Amino acid sequence: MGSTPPVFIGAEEVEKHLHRASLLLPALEAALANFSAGAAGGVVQPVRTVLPVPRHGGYLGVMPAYSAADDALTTKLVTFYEHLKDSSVPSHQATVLLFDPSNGTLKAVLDGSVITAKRTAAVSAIATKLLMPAFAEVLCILGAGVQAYSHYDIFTELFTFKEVRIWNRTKERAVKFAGRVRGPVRVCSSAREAVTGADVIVTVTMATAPILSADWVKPGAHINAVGASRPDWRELDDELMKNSVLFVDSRDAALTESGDVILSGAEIFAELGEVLKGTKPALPEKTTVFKSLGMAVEDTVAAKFVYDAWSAGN
Ligand SMILES: NC(=O)C1=CN([C@@H]2O[C@H](COP(=O)(O)OP(=O)(O)OC[C@H]3O[C@@H](n4cnc5c(N)ncnc54)[C@H](OP(=O)(O)O)[C@@H]3O)[C@@H](O)[C@H]2O)C=CC1
Ligand SMILES: O=C([O-])C1=[NH+]CCC1
Repeated sequence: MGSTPPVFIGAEEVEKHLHRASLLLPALEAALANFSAGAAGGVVQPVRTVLPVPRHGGYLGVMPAYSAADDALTTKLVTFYEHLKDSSVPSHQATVLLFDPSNGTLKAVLDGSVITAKRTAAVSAIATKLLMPAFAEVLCILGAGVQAYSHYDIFTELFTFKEVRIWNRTKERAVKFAGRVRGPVRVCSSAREAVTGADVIVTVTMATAPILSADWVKPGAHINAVGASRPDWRELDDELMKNSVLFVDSRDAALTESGDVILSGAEIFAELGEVLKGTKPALPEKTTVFKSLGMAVEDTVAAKFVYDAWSAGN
């Protein structure tokens, strides 16, 4: 009688089964390509609903997706808050619900924060592999929060940079970052100092106005623009957006949610999935921007990966 109740897979268990974000690379590459293949790719994913909570400066994102290739059905619920007074509360919190796609039964409730940190960094790594210049020696990270750590981990695992630099609005957190990660990191006093001469740049801030200016960027550099996920928020200035070749995860999402894309009027060259499919070129010799907003199907394949690994061990 009755169905089996859903399992709960908390952050520690997710971390245990997803100790390296790079474990997700094959599934994410396939999901991005399937998404960009339209109906034939079998990814069903609307642009997420983002519900503002104006009284508290917060947002609730609802992110459902089904992937036919994985036969996986999930929805992520993610909250993100600006200016939280209690610094012990993370700015982003997430939960992923995983369903049995054959009958709609809820099978698992997974912590979504570790998944969000790792799948986002893995997607930036996929973009970087395709779009960075042939000789990339200097990595620059702007921001020192959760995403800065997950990006550092996978970028230093997959690529060989001679130098890693960080800049953060609050310098102490950049110093803390440099002390906590495995390898040497140069803490910079300004974004300009960090960016000058860098081959690969990652912007992972909650900025709402540009923190990265075209003037500072080395021609041919690749930028992963990960923050600024609201239509009136910015990380990159107009000149950089307009004078770079612009790649996005989802055209529809970029034109709905990205202040950097909407307000600059920059033209989108391709979705990352189109490059993975080979229907659009990567152009690594140009200055490139990958505008990442985060897609539900990334959470779907990540949650399935964790659930399958968890099931195999239980
Ligand atoms: N594209 C995607 O798939 C995803 C994107 N994101 C986005 O990535 C960004 C980083 O997320 P996360 O690391 O979890 O956030 P955290 O809260 O952990 O870190 C936020 C960082 O942004 C900095 N910051 C905040 N306000 C400003 C500002 N006005 N100017 C410059 N820096 C600022 C903070 O600096 P300080 O130490 O001074 O406070 C801190 O370094 C966010 O914009 C988030 O929405 C997150 C998940 C997925
Ligand atoms: O994809 C995601 O989870 C998010 N993108 C921006 C805020 C959270």
